[in-house]
Amino acid sequence: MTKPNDLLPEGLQDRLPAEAARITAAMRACLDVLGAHGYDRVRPPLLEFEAALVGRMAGVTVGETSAMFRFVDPASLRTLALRSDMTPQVGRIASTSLAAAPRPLRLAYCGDTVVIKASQLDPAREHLQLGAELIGADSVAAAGEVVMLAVEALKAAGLTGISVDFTLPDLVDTLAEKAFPLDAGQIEGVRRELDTKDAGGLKAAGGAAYLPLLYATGPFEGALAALRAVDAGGALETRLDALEQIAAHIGDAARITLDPTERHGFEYQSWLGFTLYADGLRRAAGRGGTYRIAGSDEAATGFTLYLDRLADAAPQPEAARVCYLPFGHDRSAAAALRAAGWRTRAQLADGEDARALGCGWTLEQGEPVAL
Ligand SMILES: N[C@@H](Cc1c[nH]c[nH+]1)C(=O)O
Repeated sequence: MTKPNDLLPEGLQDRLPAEAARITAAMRACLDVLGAHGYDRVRPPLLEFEAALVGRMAGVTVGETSAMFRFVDPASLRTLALRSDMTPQVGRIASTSLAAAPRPLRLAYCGDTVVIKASQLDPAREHLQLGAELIGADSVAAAGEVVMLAVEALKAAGLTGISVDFTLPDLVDTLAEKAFPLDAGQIEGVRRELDTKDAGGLKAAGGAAYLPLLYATGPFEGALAALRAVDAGGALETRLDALEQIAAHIGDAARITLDPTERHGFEYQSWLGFTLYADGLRRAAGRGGTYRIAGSDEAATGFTLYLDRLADAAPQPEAARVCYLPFGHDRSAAAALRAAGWRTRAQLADGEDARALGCGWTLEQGEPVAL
């Protein structure tokens, strides 16, 4: 019987063995890929000073932190926050403890994050993030490496049909500067209408010049050609050339699409952002892009996978054989079985039903015997 106190708060859930096994298998596979490509793992804490957490991301300021759980630390009397994203923490590490480490600096991470309010599309308030940050570079070469790494990690986790959706997070800011000028007061309205892809609203907001951007979305080649046709006095050229080079680097490793005005979830990314999708997932498997670490203003490129989410579409790892170990069993034989990939469950009390405990074998005279 579930008592009221046994219920979990909205947006939080337990992961039972089958699901936890899928998440763990995906985590190991992804971490192995990042490690193999030279990314060193760091483990920042679950909570830290709120100001430190938000202060490290250009574009994110204190006050915009309503997504984070916050409370006063009885020890320091300062406001602490539970991390809602690990990228700012890695930025902090890079610009403090590892400030003197040679660049480019390649760091990997994996840990839980929470937000107060989930989005309408995703009711979960807790996410297991796993990612990589390449610090000291936001070049085309860095972006190519990071996107390919994300794709390889997703494949290693057993996902198929991977697609990468590129966006240009600071596109409106760039165009508003000169090519399609907007007053400071108009920018937000134009961004909003581009977000909702509302042509009428965009015109009304004073953004008629931005209309072609709405139609430059979809499969990469076509969308890129449509963007190239937007005459912005050369303001877009270097970005589009860069996108083309990154796409060429990915080749046929993933399907590539472009949605130049998508900015949801790209609060701190600069010239490049990307969202990762895979077959069987309704929501994004991950996200990444280029950014600057505020404070140090160092350029960086990285990505984050949402492991708990993507594990929904990851294959169930093959269940190892489980052997029951009766009282007085041969311990070295049991250890040898485990070393060979078996799992064992040892007897704790008289009268146990080994089969009901999930064992298909029992150890007799040092040998597993089928039950
Ligand atoms: N941490 C960001 C993605 C990212 C990683 N590095 C750069 N951007 C997110 O989860 O949205």
